[in-house]
Amino acid sequence: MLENTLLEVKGLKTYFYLDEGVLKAVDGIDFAIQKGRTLGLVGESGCGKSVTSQAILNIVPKPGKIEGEVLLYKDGSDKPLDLAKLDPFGPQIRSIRGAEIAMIFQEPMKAFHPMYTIGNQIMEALLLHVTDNEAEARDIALDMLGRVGMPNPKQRIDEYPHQLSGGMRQRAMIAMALCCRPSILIADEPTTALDVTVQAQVLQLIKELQDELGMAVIFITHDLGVIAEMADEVAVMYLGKIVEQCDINTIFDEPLHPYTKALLSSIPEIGRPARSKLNVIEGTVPIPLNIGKGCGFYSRCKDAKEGLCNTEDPPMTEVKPGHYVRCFPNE
Ligand SMILES: Nc1ncnc2c1ncn2[C@@H]1O[C@H](COP(=O)(O)OP(=O)(O)OP(=O)(O)O)[C@@H](O)[C@H]1O
Repeated sequence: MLENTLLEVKGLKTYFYLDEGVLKAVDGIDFAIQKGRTLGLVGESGCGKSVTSQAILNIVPKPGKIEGEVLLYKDGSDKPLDLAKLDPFGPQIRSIRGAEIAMIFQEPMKAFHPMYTIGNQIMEALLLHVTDNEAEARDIALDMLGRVGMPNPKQRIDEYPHQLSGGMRQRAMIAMALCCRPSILIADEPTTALDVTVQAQVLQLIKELQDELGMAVIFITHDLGVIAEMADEVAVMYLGKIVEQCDINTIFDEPLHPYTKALLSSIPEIGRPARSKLNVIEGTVPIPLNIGKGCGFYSRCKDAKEGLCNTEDPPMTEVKPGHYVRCFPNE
């Protein structure tokens, strides 16, 4: 295991046991993340990115079941706590959610209760995890709102979520997530709903706060442009599995999995002639319900080999140190 590892996910699965059969949303993934580093988790809608973050926080809704390990190394300890084994409603995991591991997502309205001011809600997190002094909690909340670039924080702190613009709500959610100084931040498409300028500001802000707090970040997105900006390492997900994993430069310079290559060729290029067609990957991610053997990407893969890729599960291979690919080698 690498030094400064904060979180290690081993053989993590999340299956939903539905009347129609078993839906394998996350199907045996492994990764680790170190202090101050950013792992980009990338893939199209339906690949299992959000369920992965739910599984890490042990908040998978019924009828989902988590298997595997989510090992949290608290305060540099070498004795990890397996979050997947904790009672999802017990005090231990509740003391970790929002404190040790915080989350921000695409729609800040989900994070805030419409009936309470944003200040009250940020202070509630602080009073739960950091201090029992209300005045101090308010001071920390105000300070954090200022740090995330909230205009006029002294006024905004007493406003309700609907009184803020989308960008301000996003900043307020980041302030709430970061006020307890988490060691790990899970950012699930946090900028998708924002316009480009605000998006750039929010990304910059996450980076600055990461440098300041030494947080590890798991950045979930379908946008490889954002990944290029934010991530140190990348894990590409398809149908509940990681299909390629490596450092940020390798994914752009030497992508090997046909799915990664297809994702990369779907990025719009600056300077592309106005009428030229963007390469989109044909088809959509199937629903991983009652799936049998074979590669999940088979039906959409340009290089698929019938009789192999649709009948055998491709193994995950370390093709070069630190570069893993789940595909059959080309003879
Ligand atoms: N509560 C649930 N019950 C049943 N199936 C679910 C549930 N949540 C997610 N799924 C299924 O699990 C699979 C993975 O979904 P997930 O939301 O993790 O994908 P995603 O990559 O995050 O996509 P998006 O970017 O659209 O959120 C999908 O097939 C989805 O339909």
